Amino acid sequence: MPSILSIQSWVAYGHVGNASAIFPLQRLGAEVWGIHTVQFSNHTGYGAWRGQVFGAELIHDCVQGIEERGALPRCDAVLSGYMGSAEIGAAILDAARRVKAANPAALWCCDPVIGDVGRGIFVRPGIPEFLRDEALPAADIVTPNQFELEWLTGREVATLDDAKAAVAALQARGPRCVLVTSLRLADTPDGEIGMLAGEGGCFWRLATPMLPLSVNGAGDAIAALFLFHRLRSGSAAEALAAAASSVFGLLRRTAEAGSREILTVAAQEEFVTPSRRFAAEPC
Ligand SMILES: Nc1ncnc2c1ncn2[C@@H]1O[C@H](COP(=O)(O)OP(=O)(O)O)[C@@H](O)[C@H]1O
Ligand SMILES: Cc1ncc(COP(=O)(O)O)c(C=O)c1O
Ligand SMILES: [Mg+2]
Repeated sequence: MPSILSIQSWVAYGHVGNASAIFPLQRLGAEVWGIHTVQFSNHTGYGAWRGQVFGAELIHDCVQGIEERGALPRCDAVLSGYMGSAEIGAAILDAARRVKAANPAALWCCDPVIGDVGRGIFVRPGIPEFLRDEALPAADIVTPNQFELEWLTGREVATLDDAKAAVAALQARGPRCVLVTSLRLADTPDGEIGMLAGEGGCFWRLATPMLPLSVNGAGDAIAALFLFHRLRSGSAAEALAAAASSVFGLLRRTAEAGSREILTVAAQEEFVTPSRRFAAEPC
């Protein structure tokens, strides 16, 4: 089972960031070393929240302490997400470099949390630029949504060909493996939501029914699950199918319950045995 260093936000109430990613990974058997970039009362999608963005020094210190335990050679991957400030980016980049120096086979999966269609950019100034200019070239896996893919590449993504070209443009700048979430393309049927994965010159896509809900934290769960299954199987197609199936089950249960927060705990069986399995198709 992998050991994963997960550096992202923490919320006391609800499930985004590490509070969306850590439990599913543990439920699947992974060892997770969680470092929090912020501690907020709740996610920012509510429009109001309390808490603190942590200093980059705290993140740096925690990584150093883990290093001093001699644990970094056993770290299989770094997972990063919501950062809170651009300075924290440098600490995450440093963590990824230290892990890779200790274990050259380790992967950095960077979820470039910038914003969303509709909400626009919801992170502090400097973070999008850091992700584009410094994180991308050093990451192995990136998991943008459609809005983030467009922002990172400066390309409009309206068709499948646009999406593939944008993924290839990202890969040319560093990450070998890309997962695009929440894809709505010209040929996406009404009532469906798509995903696209690219690795090694191949592409796979998958669509699920669109559920009547709008939640936060699904992207953080899917990045964690995609990383876990990519580590386990070595295959982006398998990782796409497994992660999408689990998140669909999680969100279906959430929609049925009419919950504003994803049911990470109540729907935990979906991480192990998804109630409905979707296949990834080459495209
Ligand atoms: N309303 C929905 N219906 C079905 N699936 C959804 C819905 N919202 C999110 N998802 C699933 O969760 C995945 C990640 O959510 P997304 O909103 O893209 O993440 P992010 O919050 O990072 O933008 C999507 O690719 C999709 O598979
Ligand atoms: C604190 C925090 N972390 C992470 C996220 C990212 O959530 P999502 O998975 O929906 O992109 C958000 C989004 O609102 C947030 O407020
Ligand atoms: Mg996201």
